[in-house]
Amino acid sequence: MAEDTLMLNISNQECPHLHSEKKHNKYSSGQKWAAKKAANGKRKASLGNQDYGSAKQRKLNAQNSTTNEDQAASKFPSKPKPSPKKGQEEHKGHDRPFIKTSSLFRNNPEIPDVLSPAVTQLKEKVFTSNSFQELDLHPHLVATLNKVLNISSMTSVQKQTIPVLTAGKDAVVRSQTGSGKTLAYGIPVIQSLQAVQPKIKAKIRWAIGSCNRSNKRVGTAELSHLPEASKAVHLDCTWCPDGRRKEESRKSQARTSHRIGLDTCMKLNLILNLCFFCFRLRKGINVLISTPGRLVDHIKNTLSIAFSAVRWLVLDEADRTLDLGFEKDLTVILNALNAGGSTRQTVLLSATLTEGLSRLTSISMNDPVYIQVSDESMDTSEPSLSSHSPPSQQADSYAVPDKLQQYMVVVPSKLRLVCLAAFILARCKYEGDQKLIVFISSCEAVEFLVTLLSTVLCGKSTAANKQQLSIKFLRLHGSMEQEERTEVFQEFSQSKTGVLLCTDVAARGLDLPQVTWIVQFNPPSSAAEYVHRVGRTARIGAQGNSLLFLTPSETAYMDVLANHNISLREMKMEDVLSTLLQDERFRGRGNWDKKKSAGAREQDMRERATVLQTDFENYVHGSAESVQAAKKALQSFVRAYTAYPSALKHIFHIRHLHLGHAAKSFGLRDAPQGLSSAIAHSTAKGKAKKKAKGKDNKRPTNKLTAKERVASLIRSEYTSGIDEESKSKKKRKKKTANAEDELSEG
Ligand SMILES: Nc1ncnc2c1ncn2[C@@H]1O[C@H](COP(=O)(O)OP(=O)(O)OP(=O)(O)O)[C@@H](O)[C@H]1O
Repeated sequence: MAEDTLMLNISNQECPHLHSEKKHNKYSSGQKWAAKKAANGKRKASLGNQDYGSAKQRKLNAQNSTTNEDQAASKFPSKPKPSPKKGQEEHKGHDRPFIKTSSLFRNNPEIPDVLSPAVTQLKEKVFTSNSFQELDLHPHLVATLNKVLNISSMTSVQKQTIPVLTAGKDAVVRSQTGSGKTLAYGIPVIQSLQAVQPKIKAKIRWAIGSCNRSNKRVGTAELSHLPEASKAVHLDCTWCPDGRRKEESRKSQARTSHRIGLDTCMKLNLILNLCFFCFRLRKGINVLISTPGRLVDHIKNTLSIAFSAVRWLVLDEADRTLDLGFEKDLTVILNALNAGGSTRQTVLLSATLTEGLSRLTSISMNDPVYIQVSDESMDTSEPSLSSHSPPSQQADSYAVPDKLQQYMVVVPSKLRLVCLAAFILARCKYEGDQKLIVFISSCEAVEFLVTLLSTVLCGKSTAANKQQLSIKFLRLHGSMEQEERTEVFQEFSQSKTGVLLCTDVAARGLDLPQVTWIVQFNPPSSAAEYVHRVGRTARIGAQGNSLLFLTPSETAYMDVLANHNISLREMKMEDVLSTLLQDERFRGRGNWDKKKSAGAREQDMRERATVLQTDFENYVHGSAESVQAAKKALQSFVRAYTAYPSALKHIFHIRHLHLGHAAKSFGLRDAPQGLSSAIAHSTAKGKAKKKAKGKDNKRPTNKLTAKERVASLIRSEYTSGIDEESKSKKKRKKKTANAEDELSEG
């Protein structure tokens, strides 16, 4: 079987000393993993026959399930193991159907002790005691903020940024997620539009998003008296599947009415998160919102766009723009603006700006003021002063919201699915009124998991209680049509509870109210992305929680976060799974007396986890379509795993993945055979490429580096999709699709 040939994982018998390392104060999960890997190399051969993969083994497991679970219990040294006799006493009956999947807790890599390094987390004070009246703003603007938006006190970033921008200066602004950066530039932009002479007559309605602080949705507020001015056009809402429609969409933006909708592709929050209006590009607009790619397309193809009157250029999520390789597009935009000859103000913003942006600031800005809402502002009544030089201290430290509780859980691959399900049940069934966002690495996996989780968790009832559980599962990813994405965004915004499974398309800029938990089922590709993902909760001073899933081989990721002063507390996997003890729908064969001993409790929990996993597997293997969907999801997960940047390859390497176990986390009983050979092939190819690269330092131009691969994966979530595909790209895509089809059939 696939997992026999690709037994690259570690066994729990290895490195027994790891548990004893608890005494060491210094965090060393990465070193532990390296030690395990070395030991693993020696033991690979002996591991080949062990796991659940073969049919014969599964049959044996089924026949000897109690014995196997006893053996498994001994592999959790931290938990007391019931003596066989006692266990038999407590195991009162066999009134439930026989459980086929009995290997869930066997042959998993040992969970290392993870000691989070002591770091001083950077904090920012969200609110100041100052009101907007204290600034030199138009009285209408202040009145609207107070009465319509119910906003009176300024946030720290607003207090520091608004005076700088209204004084006509450029600014680079870094402040934590959900701290009100949008109004920090939105208010000065509107103030300057109000001053435009002759006055713009068009009556504009602004639809305003939520205001978390007052816990009140403002809805579609009429602020027509506010900016007697601003027309806004938002480009890049559309993801068109073919070139013809792309062409039409571009034309329609230039010539015909254009509906402005809420965007899920890039940050557009408050100030322009807002509008649904019809405008004609050619008739003139006041505010244009666009992704770089789409704007470049218009610059090249829509001759009527004139940049001479542009007064403001705002680059929100500026660091992302560069990460995704939009630098070339930005150069085109800046050249177009400079050719227009206008004097303009430029603002760069993000929660994770780093010094790497200095090139962008030097080409696009004029003596900018650097604003960083730092820790110091927490101790003094005055926020730290803005300066004209980039902040060098704390440059690598990212601030996260003060009221955000960050957790991580270490879960072996095989148990990931049941663990996620148990966590969702705990929040949505037993706690209630919880709103979760779950980040997943690929569109296919999102699609698959939404169906799987909603069917299995909500579709089952007990004989005693026929009522089915109702949890609202929603999905959001870059392969969805924009209209559908907007609907999902609005539905999730308005609902009090539910689970949104999404890709990184929802990682930045989205201001979704009352989200209580952020779950990162797949770790993000950088600490900055971690910060943006968790930033979808605990916004504007609210409480929030986050949970990061790591496998035992990935625990060195904690070091990566610690390098940016981010520290997480551990949540024990057993505590997550223990929710299942409350859910009678997943009761196992035994009638365990939970009150008697911890061992009986654990045995009961394991049986229930096994029943739940069996339900997942039965659903998946119930039809050819669902097997196919599971395989596609697994493939896309593996593909995303290969796209981690090289700096993280020591943590996320395909070699560390046990494909049989990974398959189990998609409800598959075995890894598709073609998958392992394809990966072995690509690893061998990678090695050969590296060798060749060593000889001849030139990289083949049509091949992507890991960094480029991750950028292109994420960019596909963000871009307009308007760019014409090159022939070679199309050919490559076709080739990949064919290879994947072969794999799915394997
Ligand atoms: N002064 C204020 N008082 C109360 N609420 C505010 C204030 N300013 C902004 N808000 C609200 O705070 C929320 C977050 O604001 P915003 O989206 O601008 O944050 P952000 O800093 O841009 O976050 P991110 O970096 O995640 O995009 C919004 O719902 C907005 O309505």
